[in-house]
Amino acid sequence: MTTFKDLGVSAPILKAINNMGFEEATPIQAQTIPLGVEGNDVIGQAQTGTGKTAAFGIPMLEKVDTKLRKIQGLVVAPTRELAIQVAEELNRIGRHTGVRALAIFGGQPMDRQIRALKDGPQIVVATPGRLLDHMRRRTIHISMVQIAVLDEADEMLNMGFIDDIREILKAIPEGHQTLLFSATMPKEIREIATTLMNNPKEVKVKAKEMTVENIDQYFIEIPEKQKFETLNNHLDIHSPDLAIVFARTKKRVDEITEGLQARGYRAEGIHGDLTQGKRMSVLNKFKHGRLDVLVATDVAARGLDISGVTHVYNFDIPQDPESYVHRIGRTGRAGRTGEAISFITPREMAHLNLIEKVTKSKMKRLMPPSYKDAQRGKQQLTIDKLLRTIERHDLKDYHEAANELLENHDSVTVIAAALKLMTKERKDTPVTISSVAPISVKKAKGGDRRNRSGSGNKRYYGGRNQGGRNQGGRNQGGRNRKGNYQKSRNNSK
Ligand SMILES: Nc1ncnc2c1ncn2[C@@H]1O[C@H](COP(=O)(O)OP(=O)(O)OP(=O)(O)O)[C@@H](O)[C@H]1O
Ligand SMILES: [Mg+2]
Repeated sequence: MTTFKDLGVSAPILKAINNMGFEEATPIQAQTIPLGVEGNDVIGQAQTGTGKTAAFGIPMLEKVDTKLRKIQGLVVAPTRELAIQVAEELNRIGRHTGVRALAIFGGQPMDRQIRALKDGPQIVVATPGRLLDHMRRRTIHISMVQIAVLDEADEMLNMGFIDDIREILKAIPEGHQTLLFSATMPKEIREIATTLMNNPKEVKVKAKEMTVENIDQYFIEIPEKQKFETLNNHLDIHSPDLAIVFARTKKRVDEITEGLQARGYRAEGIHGDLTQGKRMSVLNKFKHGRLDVLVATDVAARGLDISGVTHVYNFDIPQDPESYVHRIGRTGRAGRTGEAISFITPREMAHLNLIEKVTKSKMKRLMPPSYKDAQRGKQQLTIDKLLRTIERHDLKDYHEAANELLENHDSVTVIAAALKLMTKERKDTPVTISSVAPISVKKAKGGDRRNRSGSGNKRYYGGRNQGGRNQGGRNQGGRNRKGNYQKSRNNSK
Protein backbone atom coordinates (compact mmCIF):
# COMPACT_ATOMS: atom_id res chain seq x y z
CA MET A 1 0.00 0.00 0.00
CA THR A 2 1.30 3.43 -0.93
CA THR A 3 -0.04 6.47 0.86
CA PHE A 4 -0.01 9.90 -0.71
CA LYS A 5 2.32 10.97 2.08
CA ASP A 6 4.78 8.28 0.97
CA LEU A 7 4.68 9.88 -2.45
CA GLY A 8 5.79 13.20 -0.99
CA VAL A 9 2.52 14.98 -1.70
CA SER A 10 2.39 18.38 0.03
CA ALA A 11 0.27 19.12 3.10
CA PRO A 12 -2.49 21.24 1.47
CA ILE A 13 -3.12 18.55 -1.14
CA LEU A 14 -2.97 15.77 1.46
CA LYS A 15 -5.62 17.59 3.46
CA ALA A 16 -7.94 17.86 0.46
CA ILE A 17 -7.59 14.28 -0.74
CA ASN A 18 -8.03 13.07 2.78
CA ASN A 19 -11.35 14.92 2.88
CA MET A 20 -12.24 13.37 -0.45
CA GLY A 21 -11.83 9.96 1.16
CA PHE A 22 -8.75 8.81 -0.76
CA GLU A 23 -6.96 6.56 1.72
CA GLU A 24 -4.23 5.15 -0.44
CA ALA A 25 -2.85 5.91 -3.86
CA THR A 26 -4.03 3.75 -6.74
CA PRO A 27 -1.25 1.98 -8.68
CA ILE A 28 -1.25 4.52 -11.53
CA GLN A 29 -1.06 7.33 -8.98
CA ALA A 30 1.74 5.65 -7.06
CA GLN A 31 3.76 5.16 -10.22
CA THR A 32 3.20 8.43 -12.06
CA ILE A 33 2.98 11.12 -9.35
CA PRO A 34 6.72 10.94 -8.49
CA LEU A 35 7.66 10.87 -12.18
CA GLY A 36 5.49 13.89 -12.89
CA VAL A 37 6.77 15.85 -9.92
CA GLU A 38 10.37 15.13 -10.97
CA GLY A 39 9.63 16.78 -14.29
CA ASN A 40 9.41 13.81 -16.64
CA ASP A 41 7.20 13.41 -19.65
CA VAL A 42 4.87 10.52 -18.89
CA ILE A 43 2.57 8.20 -20.80
CA GLY A 44 0.24 6.67 -18.23
CA GLN A 45 -2.10 3.84 -19.07
CA ALA A 46 -4.41 2.28 -16.50
CA GLN A 47 -7.92 0.90 -16.48
CA THR A 48 -11.01 3.09 -16.38
CA GLY A 49 -11.99 4.52 -13.01
CA THR A 50 -8.58 4.06 -11.38
CA GLY A 51 -7.84 7.70 -10.63
CA LYS A 52 -5.87 8.93 -13.60
CA THR A 53 -7.21 12.47 -13.08
CA ALA A 54 -5.44 12.78 -9.73
CA ALA A 55 -2.40 11.00 -11.20
CA PHE A 56 -1.79 13.95 -13.51
CA GLY A 57 -3.64 16.52 -11.41
CA ILE A 58 -1.46 16.22 -8.31
CA PRO A 59 1.90 16.81 -10.06
CA MET A 60 0.33 19.68 -11.97
CA LEU A 61 -1.02 21.31 -8.81
CA GLU A 62 2.30 20.81 -7.03
CA LYS A 63 4.14 22.62 -9.80
CA VAL A 64 2.02 25.74 -9.97
CA ASP A 65 3.52 28.91 -8.57
CA THR A 66 0.52 30.33 -6.75
CA LYS A 67 1.95 33.84 -6.65
CA LEU A 68 1.81 33.95 -10.42
CA ARG A 69 -1.67 34.54 -11.82
CA LYS A 70 -0.79 33.05 -15.21
CA ILE A 71 -1.80 29.79 -16.83
CA GLN A 72 0.91 27.29 -15.92
CA GLY A 73 -0.95 24.03 -16.42
CA LEU A 74 -3.05 23.05 -19.42
CA VAL A 75 -5.23 19.96 -19.71
CA VAL A 76 -6.84 19.13 -23.04
CA ALA A 77 -9.83 16.78 -23.01
CA PRO A 78 -12.07 15.51 -25.81
CA THR A 79 -15.51 16.54 -24.58
CA ARG A 80 -17.01 19.50 -22.83
CA GLU A 81 -18.47 17.49 -19.98
CA LEU A 82 -15.12 15.87 -19.32
CA ALA A 83 -13.36 19.25 -19.33
CA ILE A 84 -15.83 20.50 -16.72
CA GLN A 85 -15.43 17.38 -14.61
CA VAL A 86 -11.63 17.46 -14.69
CA ALA A 87 -11.56 21.15 -13.73
CA GLU A 88 -13.90 20.38 -10.83
CA GLU A 89 -11.72 17.50 -9.63
CA LEU A 90 -8.58 19.68 -9.84
CA ASN A 91 -10.32 22.41 -7.86
CA ARG A 92 -11.31 19.88 -5.23
CA ILE A 93 -7.79 18.47 -4.95
CA GLY A 94 -6.30 21.95 -5.04
CA ARG A 95 -8.76 23.51 -2.58
CA HIS A 96 -6.18 24.42 0.02
CA THR A 97 -3.40 25.33 -2.40
CA GLY A 98 -4.71 28.62 -3.74
CA VAL A 99 -4.57 27.24 -7.30
CA ARG A 100 -7.60 27.71 -9.50
CA ALA A 101 -8.57 25.61 -12.49
CA LEU A 102 -10.97 26.88 -15.16
CA ALA A 103 -12.83 24.85 -17.79
CA ILE A 104 -12.94 26.36 -21.29
CA PHE A 105 -15.16 24.64 -23.80
CA GLY A 106 -17.39 25.16 -26.80
CA GLY A 107 -21.05 26.00 -26.50
CA GLN A 108 -20.53 28.66 -23.86
CA PRO A 109 -20.43 32.40 -24.66
CA MET A 110 -16.91 33.56 -25.49
CA ASP A 111 -17.18 36.79 -23.50
CA ARG A 112 -18.00 34.92 -20.33
CA GLN A 113 -14.91 32.77 -20.80
CA ILE A 114 -12.77 35.79 -21.61
CA ARG A 115 -13.85 37.39 -18.34
CA ALA A 116 -13.11 34.20 -16.42
CA LEU A 117 -9.69 33.96 -18.06
CA LYS A 118 -8.90 37.52 -16.96
CA ASP A 119 -9.40 36.41 -13.36
CA GLY A 120 -6.08 34.60 -13.59
CA PRO A 121 -6.64 30.85 -13.29
CA GLN A 122 -3.36 28.95 -13.11
CA ILE A 123 -4.77 25.84 -14.75
CA VAL A 124 -7.03 25.65 -17.78
CA VAL A 125 -8.87 22.49 -18.80
CA ALA A 126 -10.04 22.89 -22.37
CA THR A 127 -11.58 21.20 -25.34
CA PRO A 128 -9.27 21.69 -28.33
CA GLY A 129 -11.61 23.62 -30.63
CA ARG A 130 -12.49 26.31 -28.14
CA LEU A 131 -8.92 26.55 -26.90
CA LEU A 132 -7.75 27.23 -30.46
CA ASP A 133 -10.45 29.88 -30.83
CA HIS A 134 -9.08 31.67 -27.80
CA MET A 135 -5.51 31.25 -28.99
CA ARG A 136 -6.32 32.74 -32.40
CA ARG A 137 -8.17 35.65 -30.87
CA ARG A 138 -5.37 36.10 -28.38
CA THR A 139 -7.79 35.93 -25.51
CA ILE A 140 -5.77 33.21 -23.80
CA HIS A 141 -2.08 33.30 -22.98
CA ILE A 142 -0.41 29.96 -22.75
CA SER A 143 3.19 31.06 -23.08
CA MET A 144 3.82 30.35 -19.39
CA VAL A 145 2.51 26.79 -19.50
CA GLN A 146 5.01 24.40 -17.91
CA ILE A 147 2.96 21.25 -17.95
CA ALA A 148 0.48 20.03 -20.53
CA VAL A 149 -1.78 17.01 -20.20
CA LEU A 150 -3.73 15.17 -22.83
CA ASP A 151 -6.48 13.34 -21.00
CA GLU A 152 -7.92 10.49 -23.10
CA ALA A 153 -4.67 10.84 -24.99
CA ASP A 154 -5.33 8.19 -27.65
CA GLU A 155 -8.56 9.93 -28.56
CA MET A 156 -6.83 13.31 -28.65
CA LEU A 157 -4.12 11.98 -30.96
CA ASN A 158 -6.60 10.44 -33.34
CA MET A 159 -7.37 11.80 -36.77
CA GLY A 160 -10.09 14.21 -35.71
CA PHE A 161 -7.92 16.00 -33.18
CA ILE A 162 -4.27 15.46 -34.00
CA ASP A 163 -3.72 18.63 -36.05
CA ASP A 164 -5.29 20.74 -33.35
CA ILE A 165 -3.17 19.11 -30.68
CA ARG A 166 0.00 19.74 -32.65
CA GLU A 167 -0.98 23.37 -33.05
CA ILE A 168 -1.71 23.73 -29.35
CA LEU A 169 1.51 22.06 -28.23
CA LYS A 170 3.51 24.21 -30.63
CA ALA A 171 2.25 27.33 -28.89
CA ILE A 172 3.53 26.18 -25.50
CA PRO A 173 7.14 27.07 -24.64
CA GLU A 174 9.78 24.49 -25.39
CA GLY A 175 10.90 22.47 -22.46
CA HIS A 176 7.41 22.05 -21.09
CA GLN A 177 6.40 18.75 -19.61
CA THR A 178 3.82 16.63 -21.44
CA LEU A 179 1.71 13.99 -19.72
CA LEU A 180 -0.54 11.60 -21.61
CA PHE A 181 -3.18 9.50 -19.93
CA SER A 182 -5.77 6.98 -21.07
CA ALA A 183 -7.16 3.55 -20.34
CA THR A 184 -6.34 2.55 -23.91
CA MET A 185 -3.30 3.28 -26.01
CA PRO A 186 -3.17 1.45 -29.35
CA LYS A 187 0.38 0.91 -30.56
CA GLU A 188 0.13 3.21 -33.58
CA ILE A 189 -1.11 6.05 -31.40
CA ARG A 190 1.61 5.46 -28.84
CA GLU A 191 4.12 5.89 -31.66
CA ILE A 192 2.63 9.24 -32.66
CA ALA A 193 2.62 10.22 -28.99
CA THR A 194 6.33 9.72 -28.52
CA THR A 195 7.08 12.09 -31.40
CA LEU A 196 5.39 14.87 -29.41
CA MET A 197 7.24 14.11 -26.23
CA ASN A 198 10.67 14.31 -24.75
CA ASN A 199 12.02 10.93 -23.72
CA PRO A 200 8.76 9.89 -22.06
CA LYS A 201 8.55 7.41 -19.21
CA GLU A 202 5.87 4.89 -19.99
CA VAL A 203 3.79 3.54 -17.15
CA LYS A 204 1.35 0.80 -17.89
CA VAL A 205 -0.44 -0.59 -14.91
CA LYS A 206 -0.38 -4.31 -15.44
CA ALA A 207 -3.75 -5.87 -15.75
CA LYS A 208 -4.78 -9.13 -17.28
CA GLU A 209 -7.60 -7.46 -19.12
CA MET A 210 -7.96 -4.01 -20.57
CA THR A 211 -11.39 -3.81 -18.95
CA VAL A 212 -12.03 -3.60 -15.22
CA GLU A 213 -12.33 -6.94 -13.42
CA ASN A 214 -15.29 -5.99 -11.29
CA ILE A 215 -17.48 -5.26 -14.27
CA ASP A 216 -19.46 -8.37 -15.19
CA GLN A 217 -19.62 -8.43 -18.95
CA TYR A 218 -22.48 -10.04 -20.84
CA PHE A 219 -23.78 -10.17 -24.36
CA ILE A 220 -27.20 -10.96 -25.74
CA GLU A 221 -27.40 -12.18 -29.31
CA ILE A 222 -30.50 -10.64 -30.71
CA PRO A 223 -31.98 -9.40 -34.00
CA GLU A 224 -31.95 -5.65 -34.45
CA LYS A 225 -35.73 -5.39 -34.27
CA GLN A 226 -35.93 -6.99 -30.83
CA LYS A 227 -33.34 -4.79 -29.16
CA PHE A 228 -35.74 -2.23 -27.77
CA GLU A 229 -38.11 -4.72 -26.13
CA THR A 230 -35.14 -6.62 -24.76
CA LEU A 231 -33.77 -3.43 -23.24
CA ASN A 232 -37.14 -2.76 -21.62
CA ASN A 233 -37.31 -6.29 -20.26
CA HIS A 234 -33.79 -6.18 -18.92
CA LEU A 235 -34.35 -2.81 -17.24
CA ASP A 236 -37.52 -4.13 -15.61
CA ILE A 237 -35.86 -7.24 -14.24
CA HIS A 238 -32.67 -5.63 -12.97
CA SER A 239 -33.99 -2.15 -12.15
CA PRO A 240 -30.57 -0.49 -12.29
CA ASP A 241 -29.91 2.46 -9.99
CA LEU A 242 -28.45 4.40 -12.88
CA ALA A 243 -28.00 2.97 -16.37
CA ILE A 244 -26.30 4.32 -19.46
CA VAL A 245 -27.48 3.07 -22.84
CA PHE A 246 -25.01 3.67 -25.66
CA ALA A 247 -26.31 3.86 -29.22
CA ARG A 248 -24.53 4.39 -32.50
CA THR A 249 -26.09 7.57 -33.82
CA LYS A 250 -27.70 10.74 -32.53
CA LYS A 251 -30.94 9.76 -34.26
CA ARG A 252 -31.03 6.43 -32.48
CA VAL A 253 -30.32 8.12 -29.17
CA ASP A 254 -33.35 10.34 -29.76
CA GLU A 255 -35.55 7.43 -30.79
CA ILE A 256 -34.56 5.20 -27.90
CA THR A 257 -35.01 8.07 -25.45
CA GLU A 258 -38.48 8.88 -26.76
CA GLY A 259 -39.37 5.20 -26.75
CA LEU A 260 -38.27 4.73 -23.15
CA GLN A 261 -40.15 7.86 -22.09
CA ALA A 262 -43.28 6.61 -23.83
CA ARG A 263 -42.99 3.39 -21.84
CA GLY A 264 -42.79 5.33 -18.60
CA TYR A 265 -39.07 5.26 -17.84
CA ARG A 266 -37.24 8.31 -16.54
CA ALA A 267 -34.84 8.56 -19.48
CA GLU A 268 -33.11 11.37 -21.35
CA GLY A 269 -30.58 11.50 -24.12
CA ILE A 270 -27.24 13.22 -24.61
CA HIS A 271 -25.41 13.83 -27.88
CA GLY A 272 -23.62 16.49 -29.83
CA ASP A 273 -26.63 18.13 -31.48
CA LEU A 274 -28.13 19.29 -28.20
CA THR A 275 -27.48 22.75 -26.84
CA GLN A 276 -24.83 22.95 -24.17
CA GLY A 277 -27.47 23.96 -21.65
CA LYS A 278 -29.48 20.85 -22.40
CA ARG A 279 -26.40 18.60 -22.26
CA MET A 280 -25.50 19.93 -18.86
CA SER A 281 -29.00 19.75 -17.46
CA VAL A 282 -29.45 16.15 -18.62
CA LEU A 283 -26.14 15.12 -17.07
CA ASN A 284 -26.92 16.92 -13.82
CA LYS A 285 -30.30 15.26 -13.55
CA PHE A 286 -28.67 11.89 -14.10
CA LYS A 287 -25.96 12.56 -11.52
CA HIS A 288 -28.55 13.52 -8.94
CA GLY A 289 -30.73 10.49 -9.60
CA ARG A 290 -33.59 12.44 -11.16
CA LEU A 291 -33.15 10.23 -14.24
CA ASP A 292 -32.69 6.49 -14.23
CA VAL A 293 -31.49 6.00 -17.78
CA LEU A 294 -29.09 8.13 -19.77
CA VAL A 295 -29.11 7.33 -23.48
CA ALA A 296 -25.91 8.49 -25.15
CA THR A 297 -23.64 8.47 -28.15
CA ASP A 298 -19.91 8.03 -27.63
CA VAL A 299 -19.86 11.65 -26.46
CA ALA A 300 -20.40 10.17 -22.98
CA ALA A 301 -18.07 7.20 -23.45
CA ARG A 302 -14.86 8.66 -22.14
CA GLY A 303 -13.78 9.82 -18.73
CA LEU A 304 -17.15 10.70 -17.18
CA ASP A 305 -17.20 9.76 -13.53
CA ILE A 306 -20.74 9.37 -12.29
CA SER A 307 -21.08 7.40 -9.11
CA GLY A 308 -23.99 5.02 -8.92
CA VAL A 309 -23.95 3.82 -12.54
CA THR A 310 -24.66 0.14 -12.06
CA HIS A 311 -25.41 -0.87 -15.66
CA VAL A 312 -24.03 0.00 -19.06
CA TYR A 313 -25.91 -1.22 -22.11
CA ASN A 314 -24.41 -1.30 -25.55
CA PHE A 315 -27.65 -1.06 -27.47
CA ASP A 316 -25.33 -1.04 -30.48
CA ILE A 317 -21.94 -2.64 -30.24
CA PRO A 318 -19.20 -0.04 -30.77
CA GLN A 319 -16.97 -0.16 -33.82
CA ASP A 320 -13.74 -0.06 -31.90
CA PRO A 321 -12.59 -2.25 -29.05
CA GLU A 322 -11.20 0.85 -27.35
CA SER A 323 -14.62 2.45 -27.40
CA TYR A 324 -16.03 -0.68 -25.77
CA VAL A 325 -13.47 -0.40 -22.96
CA HIS A 326 -14.32 3.23 -22.29
CA ARG A 327 -18.09 2.82 -22.54
CA ILE A 328 -18.32 -0.05 -20.09
CA GLY A 329 -15.85 1.77 -17.86
CA ARG A 330 -18.61 4.24 -16.92
CA THR A 331 -19.55 1.61 -14.34
CA GLY A 332 -17.34 -0.34 -11.92
CA ARG A 333 -15.33 2.73 -10.95
CA ALA A 334 -13.06 3.19 -7.95
CA GLY A 335 -13.47 -0.43 -6.86
CA ARG A 336 -17.24 -0.61 -7.23
CA THR A 337 -18.98 -3.34 -9.19
CA GLY A 338 -21.02 -3.00 -12.33
CA GLU A 339 -22.60 -4.84 -15.21
CA ALA A 340 -22.15 -4.33 -18.92
CA ILE A 341 -24.63 -5.84 -21.35
CA SER A 342 -24.00 -5.66 -25.09
CA PHE A 343 -26.64 -6.37 -27.70
CA ILE A 344 -25.14 -8.16 -30.67
CA THR A 345 -27.04 -8.94 -33.86
CA PRO A 346 -26.27 -12.39 -35.30
CA ARG A 347 -24.17 -10.89 -38.10
CA GLU A 348 -22.04 -9.02 -35.58
CA MET A 349 -20.84 -12.06 -33.67
CA ALA A 350 -17.42 -11.91 -35.37
CA HIS A 351 -17.09 -8.35 -34.20
CA LEU A 352 -17.77 -9.44 -30.65
CA ASN A 353 -14.90 -11.91 -30.94
CA LEU A 354 -12.62 -9.14 -32.11
CA ILE A 355 -13.53 -6.96 -29.15
CA GLU A 356 -12.92 -9.85 -26.78
CA LYS A 357 -9.57 -10.55 -28.36
CA VAL A 358 -8.29 -6.99 -28.29
CA THR A 359 -9.52 -6.27 -24.77
CA LYS A 360 -8.52 -9.74 -23.52
CA SER A 361 -11.86 -10.02 -21.79
CA LYS A 362 -14.75 -12.42 -22.05
CA MET A 363 -18.44 -11.65 -22.28
CA LYS A 364 -20.85 -14.24 -20.96
CA ARG A 365 -23.87 -15.11 -23.07
CA LEU A 366 -27.25 -14.18 -21.67
CA MET A 367 -30.54 -15.35 -23.11
CA PRO A 368 -32.83 -12.44 -23.96
CA PRO A 369 -35.32 -12.00 -21.15
CA SER A 370 -38.96 -12.30 -22.21
CA TYR A 371 -41.83 -9.94 -21.46
CA LYS A 372 -43.08 -12.50 -18.95
CA ASP A 373 -39.68 -12.57 -17.21
CA ALA A 374 -39.85 -8.79 -17.06
CA GLN A 375 -43.32 -8.79 -15.56
CA ARG A 376 -42.25 -11.32 -13.00
CA GLY A 377 -39.14 -9.25 -12.29
CA LYS A 378 -41.20 -6.16 -11.60
CA GLN A 379 -43.55 -8.12 -9.37
CA GLN A 380 -40.59 -9.49 -7.45
CA LEU A 381 -39.47 -5.94 -6.68
CA THR A 382 -42.93 -5.23 -5.26
CA ILE A 383 -42.85 -8.45 -3.27
CA ASP A 384 -39.47 -7.47 -1.82
CA LYS A 385 -40.91 -4.09 -0.83
CA LEU A 386 -43.92 -5.78 0.75
CA LEU A 387 -41.73 -8.17 2.74
CA ARG A 388 -39.59 -5.29 3.98
CA THR A 389 -42.75 -3.55 5.16
CA ILE A 390 -43.80 -6.69 7.03
CA GLU A 391 -40.39 -6.86 8.71
CA ARG A 392 -39.98 -3.23 9.58
CA HIS A 393 -43.39 -1.86 10.43
CA ASP A 394 -46.03 -2.41 13.02
CA LEU A 395 -49.11 -3.09 10.92
CA LYS A 396 -51.69 -3.40 13.72
CA ASP A 397 -53.53 -0.29 12.60
CA TYR A 398 -54.25 -2.02 9.28
CA HIS A 399 -55.48 -5.33 10.72
CA GLU A 400 -59.12 -4.37 11.01
CA ALA A 401 -59.31 -3.16 7.40
CA ALA A 402 -57.48 -6.28 6.23
CA ASN A 403 -59.86 -8.58 8.04
CA GLU A 404 -62.86 -6.78 6.57
CA LEU A 405 -61.42 -7.20 3.08
CA LEU A 406 -60.86 -10.89 3.61
CA GLU A 407 -64.45 -11.39 4.73
CA ASN A 408 -65.64 -10.61 1.20
CA HIS A 409 -62.67 -11.67 -0.98
CA ASP A 410 -60.27 -14.55 -1.03
CA SER A 411 -56.74 -13.77 0.14
CA VAL A 412 -55.05 -14.40 -3.23
CA THR A 413 -57.26 -11.86 -4.96
CA VAL A 414 -56.64 -9.26 -2.27
CA ILE A 415 -52.87 -9.70 -2.33
CA ALA A 416 -52.82 -9.75 -6.14
CA ALA A 417 -54.71 -6.44 -6.19
CA ALA A 418 -52.29 -4.92 -3.68
CA LEU A 419 -49.33 -6.11 -5.76
CA LYS A 420 -50.85 -4.68 -8.92
CA LEU A 421 -51.38 -1.35 -7.24
CA MET A 422 -47.80 -1.23 -5.99
CA THR A 423 -46.19 -2.38 -9.22
CA LYS A 424 -45.15 0.26 -11.69
CA GLU A 425 -46.43 -1.39 -14.84
CA ARG A 426 -44.81 -0.64 -18.13
CA LYS A 427 -46.97 1.21 -20.62
CA ASP A 428 -47.42 -0.84 -23.75
CA THR A 429 -47.10 2.10 -26.16
CA PRO A 430 -45.79 0.76 -29.47
CA VAL A 431 -42.25 1.91 -30.25
CA THR A 432 -40.22 1.48 -33.42
CA ILE A 433 -36.55 2.24 -33.65
CA SER A 434 -35.18 2.69 -37.17
CA SER A 435 -32.72 0.00 -38.12
CA VAL A 436 -29.03 0.41 -38.74
CA ALA A 437 -26.73 -1.84 -40.69
CA PRO A 438 -24.73 -4.29 -38.60
CA ILE A 439 -21.11 -3.44 -37.88
CA SER A 440 -18.85 -5.36 -40.15
CA VAL A 441 -15.76 -6.92 -38.76
CA LYS A 442 -13.90 -6.48 -42.03
CA LYS A 443 -13.77 -2.76 -41.45
CA ALA A 444 -12.28 -3.17 -38.05
CA LYS A 445 -9.69 -5.86 -38.60
CA GLY A 446 -5.93 -5.60 -38.59
CA GLY A 447 -3.42 -3.24 -37.11
CA ASP A 448 -4.54 -0.27 -39.13
CA ARG A 449 -8.17 -0.34 -38.16
CA ARG A 450 -8.60 3.37 -38.15
CA ASN A 451 -7.55 4.08 -41.65
CA ARG A 452 -9.77 1.46 -43.12
CA SER A 453 -12.96 1.88 -41.29
CA GLY A 454 -14.67 4.12 -43.80
CA SER A 455 -17.69 5.97 -42.56
CA GLY A 456 -17.57 4.14 -39.25
CA ASN A 457 -14.30 5.88 -38.81
CA LYS A 458 -15.94 9.26 -38.95
CA ARG A 459 -18.60 8.21 -36.58
CA TYR A 460 -16.19 7.28 -33.89
CA TYR A 461 -13.07 9.18 -34.66
CA GLY A 462 -14.52 12.14 -36.41
CA GLY A 463 -17.11 13.32 -34.00
CA ARG A 464 -14.93 15.35 -31.78
CA ASN A 465 -17.91 17.10 -30.78
CA GLN A 466 -16.80 20.18 -29.05
CA GLY A 467 -20.18 21.36 -29.94
CA GLY A 468 -21.98 19.57 -32.69
CA ARG A 469 -24.00 22.17 -34.45
CA ASN A 470 -24.34 24.34 -31.42
CA GLN A 471 -20.94 25.69 -31.07
CA GLY A 472 -21.81 28.99 -29.52
CA GLY A 473 -19.06 31.42 -30.32
CA ARG A 474 -17.05 29.05 -32.46
CA ASN A 475 -17.93 30.43 -35.80
CA GLN A 476 -18.35 34.01 -34.86
CA GLY A 477 -15.59 36.41 -35.66
CA GLY A 478 -14.97 35.33 -39.22
CA ARG A 479 -12.14 32.96 -38.57
CA ASN A 480 -11.20 30.53 -41.24
CA ARG A 481 -11.27 27.10 -39.81
CA LYS A 482 -9.47 24.27 -41.39
CA GLY A 483 -11.82 22.40 -43.64
CA ASN A 484 -10.99 18.96 -42.36
CA TYR A 485 -11.57 19.99 -38.82
CA GLN A 486 -14.93 21.47 -39.59
CA LYS A 487 -15.87 18.36 -41.51
CA SER A 488 -15.02 16.05 -38.69
CA ARG A 489 -17.00 18.19 -36.32
CA ASN A 490 -20.11 18.04 -38.36
CA ASN A 491 -20.03 14.31 -38.13
CA SER A 492 -20.03 14.57 -34.43
CA LYS A 493 -21.43 12.13 -31.93
N1 LIG B 1 -6.70 7.15 -4.45
C1 LIG B 1 -8.02 7.13 -4.56
N2 LIG B 1 -8.80 6.55 -3.62
C2 LIG B 1 -10.14 6.55 -3.76
N3 LIG B 1 -10.82 7.09 -4.79
C3 LIG B 1 -10.10 7.68 -5.74
C4 LIG B 1 -8.67 7.74 -5.69
N4 LIG B 1 -8.24 8.38 -6.77
C5 LIG B 1 -9.32 8.73 -7.48
N5 LIG B 1 -10.45 8.32 -6.87
C6 LIG B 1 -11.83 8.49 -7.34
O1 LIG B 1 -12.05 7.48 -8.30
C7 LIG B 1 -12.96 7.92 -9.30
C8 LIG B 1 -12.39 7.65 -10.69
O2 LIG B 1 -11.29 8.49 -10.93
P1 LIG B 1 -10.96 9.09 -12.36
O3 LIG B 1 -12.17 9.70 -12.96
O4 LIG B 1 -9.76 9.93 -12.20
O5 LIG B 1 -10.62 7.74 -13.14
P2 LIG B 1 -9.90 7.55 -14.55
O6 LIG B 1 -8.80 6.58 -14.32
O7 LIG B 1 -9.55 8.86 -15.10
O8 LIG B 1 -11.03 6.83 -15.40
P3 LIG B 1 -11.36 6.98 -17.00
O9 LIG B 1 -10.37 6.10 -17.70
O10 LIG B 1 -12.75 6.45 -17.12
O11 LIG B 1 -11.21 8.40 -17.34
C9 LIG B 1 -13.21 9.38 -9.02
O12 LIG B 1 -14.45 9.52 -8.38
C10 LIG B 1 -12.08 9.78 -8.11
O13 LIG B 1 -12.42 10.84 -7.27
MG1 LIG C 1 -10.15 9.96 -16.70
